[in-house]
Amino acid sequence: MDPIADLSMFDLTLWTFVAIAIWYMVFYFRALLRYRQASNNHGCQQPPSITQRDPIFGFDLMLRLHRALKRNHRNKSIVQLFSSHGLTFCAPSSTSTKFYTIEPKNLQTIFSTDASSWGVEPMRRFAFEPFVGKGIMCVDGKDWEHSRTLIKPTFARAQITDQHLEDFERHVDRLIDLIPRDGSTVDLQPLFSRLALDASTEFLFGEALGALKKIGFSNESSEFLQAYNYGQYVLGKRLHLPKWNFLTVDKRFQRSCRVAHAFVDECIARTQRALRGSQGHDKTRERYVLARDLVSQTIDMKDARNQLLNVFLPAHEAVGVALTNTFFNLARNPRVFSKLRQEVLKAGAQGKPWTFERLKGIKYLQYIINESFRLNPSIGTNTRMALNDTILPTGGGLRGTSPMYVRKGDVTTTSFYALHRSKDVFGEDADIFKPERWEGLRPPPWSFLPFGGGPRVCPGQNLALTEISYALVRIVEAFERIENRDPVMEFVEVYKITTDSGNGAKVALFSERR
Ligand code: HEM
Repeated sequence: MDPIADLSMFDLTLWTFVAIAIWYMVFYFRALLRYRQASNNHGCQQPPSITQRDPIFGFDLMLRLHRALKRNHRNKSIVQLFSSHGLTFCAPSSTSTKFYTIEPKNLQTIFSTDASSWGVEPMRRFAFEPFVGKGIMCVDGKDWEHSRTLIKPTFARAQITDQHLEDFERHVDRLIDLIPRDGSTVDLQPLFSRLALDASTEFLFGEALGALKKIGFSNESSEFLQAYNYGQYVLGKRLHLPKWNFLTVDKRFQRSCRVAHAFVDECIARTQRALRGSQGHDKTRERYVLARDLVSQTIDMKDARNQLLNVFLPAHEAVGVALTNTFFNLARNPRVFSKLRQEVLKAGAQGKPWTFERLKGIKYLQYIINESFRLNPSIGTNTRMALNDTILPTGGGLRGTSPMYVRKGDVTTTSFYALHRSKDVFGEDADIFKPERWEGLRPPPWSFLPFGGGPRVCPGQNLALTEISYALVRIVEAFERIENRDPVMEFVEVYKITTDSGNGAKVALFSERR
């Protein structure tokens, strides 16, 4: 008698399930035992854990944050979690643990001293690669070093400051022309977004998109932008769904990839032609363009395209978002706008052109920018995955001071938004906009990180700060007074790669000069 032949289809399926469940449990308990042993050997303890109804997949927290995102208060929900659990907490599941930490010692470890143990590739590469290829935003290790080395020279401070300001000036002139001078209501958000687009396309591809020049410009009027926005939307979905292409790859996504690639390939070809034509010319007055530097450094044009598309991802929105958030705050604090105007007029009285150093010299301007980045950081959270078993120095145990053992595949999320609202660092009134708090304030290391930190710190930091400072200075020079025109006073967050203002920055600006 053949026992297998006697089994019904139902029995077979049942036994297969039982066998898989037993195999999984053996695997799970062995891994748990190994983890407990390693953790004990290093004196590590778990941090407080959030209460979960689903300990197997840990869906509770995911659902909670997803609901908060839909209601536009994801950052605020994370702050609430930190206030009820302390500076570090976790959400364990049967496969991995998600750590949430804003403990500066842990941030220093993740982003700097043990940065090689933490990466983004396992989370991002599958999602990003079909669209932006292999580049700085989605790789780790040697591939990341390659990307960072390729883009580094263009970003070097000396190259992008005053020379870059001369190019940026034209865009800001256009922006100011588009702001009504008679005090009628204007939403600055779409204007700042176009400014950021023009500046970033000029810096990366050598030619501005002309978003501020074209009347009625919208994302739909540029085929490249339309494709890029759709690609970025799909990329966001791919980050959260299982790694199966059929879930996200549709005809429109494939077409968006083709359009974006063709746009950048054409810009590379144009750069190559220009480079061949300019041999022997004086290069000292040339603008700094990432495409040109990449083409001169590498012969692999697909690599150059990938690097450009990767850098465009963080570059094209962040400055616009930061300026919108700053004006959101200025509109609600017209006293700060007036005080800044006085400081700017004083500093500008010599009539010399604005330079990086002169902008940096206006202390109150720097306080306003810091304060706005503190309260409304353009990038609200940052997530890294452990690439091997490692240890975080603090946050474990009942008192939250023991080290914590982290297994390969565990994930940490840092909320810059929550970090920047620490009452211990920024004072009891940390929730309000008060640029004066920066007078004499030097936040301890790793407690103010609008641009991240360590080897993966934002390479565009100086460029972005110069652009933000210059645009602010020019606007307060041109307008005497600001008025808020938004009936909703609180910041309604829209959470994308950046954290945008859901209600924009609706203001009225008044100028005597018509
Ligand atoms: C207000 C403006 C900006 C803010 C607040 C900002 C913020 C950040 C932050 C927090 C990171 C770190 C992400 C991480 O650790 O994974 C980052 C990375 C990056 N940013 Fe920015 N950024 C800004 C503007 C720019 C601009 C204008 C560019 C380019 C022109 C740029 C290019 C990059 C690149 C390429 C990375 C990846 C660096 C790496 O992984 O090595 N950013 N940015």
